[in-house]
Amino acid sequence: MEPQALLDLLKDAEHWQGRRPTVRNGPRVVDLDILFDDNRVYESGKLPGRELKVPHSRIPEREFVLRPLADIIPTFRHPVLGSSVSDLLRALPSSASPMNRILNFPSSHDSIPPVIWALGSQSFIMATLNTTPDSFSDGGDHTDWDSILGYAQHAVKCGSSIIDIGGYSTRPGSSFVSVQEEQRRTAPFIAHLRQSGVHIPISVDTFRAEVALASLEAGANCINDVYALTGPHQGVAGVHSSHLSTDDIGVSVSDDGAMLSLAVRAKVPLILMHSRGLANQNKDYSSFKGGIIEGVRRELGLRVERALRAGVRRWNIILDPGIGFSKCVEDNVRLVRHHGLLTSETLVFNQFDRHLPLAPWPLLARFPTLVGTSRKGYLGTLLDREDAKREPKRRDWATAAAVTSLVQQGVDIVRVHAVEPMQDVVKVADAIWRHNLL
Ligand SMILES: Nc1ncnc2c1ncn2[C@@H]1O[C@H](COP(=O)(O)OP(=O)(O)OP(=O)(O)O)[C@@H](O)[C@H]1O
Ligand SMILES: Nc1nc2c(c(=O)[nH]1)N=C(CO)CN2
Repeated sequence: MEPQALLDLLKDAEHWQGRRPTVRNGPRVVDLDILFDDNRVYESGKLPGRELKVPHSRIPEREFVLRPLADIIPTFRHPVLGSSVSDLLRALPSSASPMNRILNFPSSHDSIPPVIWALGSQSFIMATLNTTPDSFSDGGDHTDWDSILGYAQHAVKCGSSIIDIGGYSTRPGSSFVSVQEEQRRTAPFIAHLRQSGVHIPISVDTFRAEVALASLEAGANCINDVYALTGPHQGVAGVHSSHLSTDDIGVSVSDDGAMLSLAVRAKVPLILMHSRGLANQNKDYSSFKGGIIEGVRRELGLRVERALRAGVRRWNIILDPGIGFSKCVEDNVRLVRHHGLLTSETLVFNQFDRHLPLAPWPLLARFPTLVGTSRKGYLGTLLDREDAKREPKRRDWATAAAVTSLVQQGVDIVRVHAVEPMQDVVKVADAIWRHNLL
C-alpha cells in the first residue's frame, strides 16, 4: 500500500474510534501515525492536511514511540539518521518522569481487580509457598489449609507483591509427583486463598500444562515455569533461531508443546527460568560456552525466542537465570554478581573468557528479571558452617547479602522464603539504589 493511501486509512480509523478535529497535539482519543515503511523515505508535496513524511519526523524526540519500538525492533536502523532504534532511545535526554514499563496481572476473578505493577519503581517480593512435603527449605511446613492461608496472609502483611505456590519440588533428588497429586496441592489452595481475600497476584510454580490450567482457573494469574515452556525434557523443538544452532546447547528434543500453547492462550505474566535437564535429577554441568553469563543468555534466549515465535506476548515475559539449576557454586556467585549483564544489549567485556566479548543479545534486553537465590545450597557452601550447610533456614543472612546485590543491579522481583526480614532488606536496598524513591 502506498503511504498516502495508508494515511487516509489511518485517518478513517481514527474517525471510527471517535476522534474529532481539535487543536494540534491537543487531547485525542487515538493517534495513528506511520513510523517507518521499511527503509523507504517518502515526502509528499504540500497537500493541506495530508502532508506526509516517512519516517515520521518526530521519532527521535519521542520516548513514548521509542520505548515500545525498542522492544519490537531494537536493531532496526532509521533509514535517514542511520542510528538503530536502541541508539535513538539511549540518546534521549533524561526525563524528570521517565516512562515505566508495566506488568499486568489480569483479573483472576470477577470480584478481584487486575493488578498493575510499574516496573522499575521498586523491587517486588515474591513469597515462596511450597505445599510439598519435600521442598528443600519449607518442605512439610505448608501442607494444610490453615498454615497455607497463614503464610499467605503474613506475606501480604509484610508487603509481598506476589505469592508463588508450588506442589512439586524441583530440588535435586526430590521424588516424582503425579499430575493429579500436583493439582491437588495447588488449585484448591489457590481457590481457598482467593476466597479468603488474598488479592495480590498468585503464580503457580509448575512445568505441566494441566496443573497450570487448573491453577489459573482457581484464581492464579501468573505461571512460573522452571523449564521455560519446554517441558521437563528441556526440548527446544520448534526453535528456528537466526542466531544460534541448537547443537550449541546439546539438549534432547522432547516436548509436546502443551505448556507453550497454554501460555499463548492464557495471556498472563510468565516467568521463564533457565535450567538444563530434569531439575530433580540434574545435572548437566557441562561447560557454558563463553562463560556462565553468556551461556545462560544463549540458552534462555533460545527459549524466549521460541515463546515469542509461538505468540507469547513479550510484555508478559519475565526472565530468571535459575540460580542452583545445573550451576556450580562459582557460577551461581557469578550470576548474582553480574545479574545486570543478563539483559545487557550492548557488547561488554566477558569476564570469564578474555578472548570472547559478551555477545550483544538484543533479544533479552529490557525484559524484567526475577531471581530465586533464597536459601539456596551455594549459600550454605559459601558460609562453610555445618548448620548452614545442613539447614536452609540458617541461610537468611546470606540471602540478604545476595538480594542486596541484586537490587543494586536492578532486579525486578526477588523470590524469597523469609518475607518479613527480606522486606526490610529490599526496602533499604531500594532506598539506596533506586534514586527515584528518595
Ligand atoms: N509519518 C506520518 N504519519 C502520520 N501523519 C503524518 C506523518 N507525517 C506527516 N504527517 C501529517 O501529520 C498530520 C497531523 O497528524 P495528526 O492529526 O495525527 O497530528 P498530531 O496527532 O497532533 O501529531 P502527531 O501524529 O505527530 O503526534 C497528518 O494529517 C499528516 O498529514
Ligand atoms: N522462577 C523460579 N522458580 C523456582 C526457583 C527459582 O530460582 N526461580 N527455585 C526453585 C527451587 O529451588 C523452585 N522454583
